[in-house]
Amino acid sequence: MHHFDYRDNRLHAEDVDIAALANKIGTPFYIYSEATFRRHVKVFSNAFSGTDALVAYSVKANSNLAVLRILASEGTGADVVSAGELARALHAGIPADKIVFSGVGKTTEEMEAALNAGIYQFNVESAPELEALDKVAGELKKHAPVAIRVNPDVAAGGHDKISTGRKEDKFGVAWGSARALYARARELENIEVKGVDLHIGSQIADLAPFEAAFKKAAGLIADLREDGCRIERLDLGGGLGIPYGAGEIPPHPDDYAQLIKRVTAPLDVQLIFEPGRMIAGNAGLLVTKLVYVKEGEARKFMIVDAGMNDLIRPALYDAHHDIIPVTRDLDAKNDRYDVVGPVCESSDFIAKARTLPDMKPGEFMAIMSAGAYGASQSSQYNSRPLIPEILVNGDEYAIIRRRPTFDEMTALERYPEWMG
Ligand SMILES: Cc1ncc(COP(=O)(O)O)c(C=O)c1O
Ligand SMILES: N[C@@H](CCCC[NH3+])C(=O)O
Repeated sequence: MHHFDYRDNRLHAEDVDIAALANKIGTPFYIYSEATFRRHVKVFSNAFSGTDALVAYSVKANSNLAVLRILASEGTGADVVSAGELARALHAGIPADKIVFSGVGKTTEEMEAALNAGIYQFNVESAPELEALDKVAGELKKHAPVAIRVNPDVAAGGHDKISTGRKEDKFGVAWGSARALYARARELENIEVKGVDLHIGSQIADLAPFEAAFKKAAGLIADLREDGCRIERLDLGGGLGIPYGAGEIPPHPDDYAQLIKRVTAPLDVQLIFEPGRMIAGNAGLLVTKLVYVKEGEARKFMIVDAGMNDLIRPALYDAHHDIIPVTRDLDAKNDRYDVVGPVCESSDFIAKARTLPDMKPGEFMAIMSAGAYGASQSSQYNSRPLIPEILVNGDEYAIIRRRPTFDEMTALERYPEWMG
């Protein structure tokens, strides 16, 4: 049995009836399956069993504390990109010595926080960042463990906006300057060179770009060792795609692992992974309510109560999310609709020209595969409160983030004194 499935024509999350829950707590909300999170971590980790590997879950995919706590209990580390993510990972019980810190714009304050916490690795993305880290570490009388994130100039990823490993992308150190930067790192007193890092993009649907990039990384390690550099870790980032719709069959983690074992076996390095979407994406969905059906002259619209502020992926990346009614009306006819939210932007849509059964206002629909980059990319645009997140475990559920009141939403702002 799946962790999200229909029983008696009603959608369940594990053993919780989603329609009943929606009636009780109101929509929209995200709902996650604890069992699915645990299963995904195991599938990924098991693929690398027998190798020295650290799975550092990419917190940006879903940074809810309860989610991080589940992953901590499965023994994963964390890939963080801000002091906020670092604080959340530590709060949830992820040990500092399993945390890697990525990102092109780490501030000195963030470096300090991470050095004081004693993280496992900084993934350094530029020459000036390396110099800054050396300085901050020196001031704190600490040594910063470093991998340099290299840009292998390989195109990958489900969309132009989520590709990170081409030379036009802002990420990583240009391939041609990597060796020189490692040489510089070795001169710096407060930097300890540990490894090589790369991350080429997200929602990658085939193994070829991984293979191309990982082979280049293996070659670089050989070159660096020739230069006398001790390289003991290889961080391969995240990026493994997931199915968002019928017929999409991204590589299985086992096949990804086979490829990696083949390419990296001769290197004798610890492997680090930063999977995000693969762990969280299909562990959650977004439940929304149909508010109105509107017949335009060119299109029919289903207007729902979740907007682009709640789930920005369609607006930002033209991303596809399957949509299914939470309670099935078996007699319903099919028609094509644009499913749109209430936000005042033309880009506020969840699906365009989607074939869906007729539904009546007040009925619920599930936006599938929304566990990754859903809640974590949401905003309060149009002064819409961040929506609740629910975690299901068997027939129990818990509200792991509640809807703020409007008073709470305004509590952080103040009128300046001169306004009286
Ligand atoms: C540095 C880094 N690591 C890991 C990830 C996680 O990627 P994914 O969710 O595709 O596994 C990202 C996001 O693309 C990233 O930028
Ligand atoms: N946020 C993106 C992926 C980019 C991940 C961050 N590097 C998405 O929803 O697909």
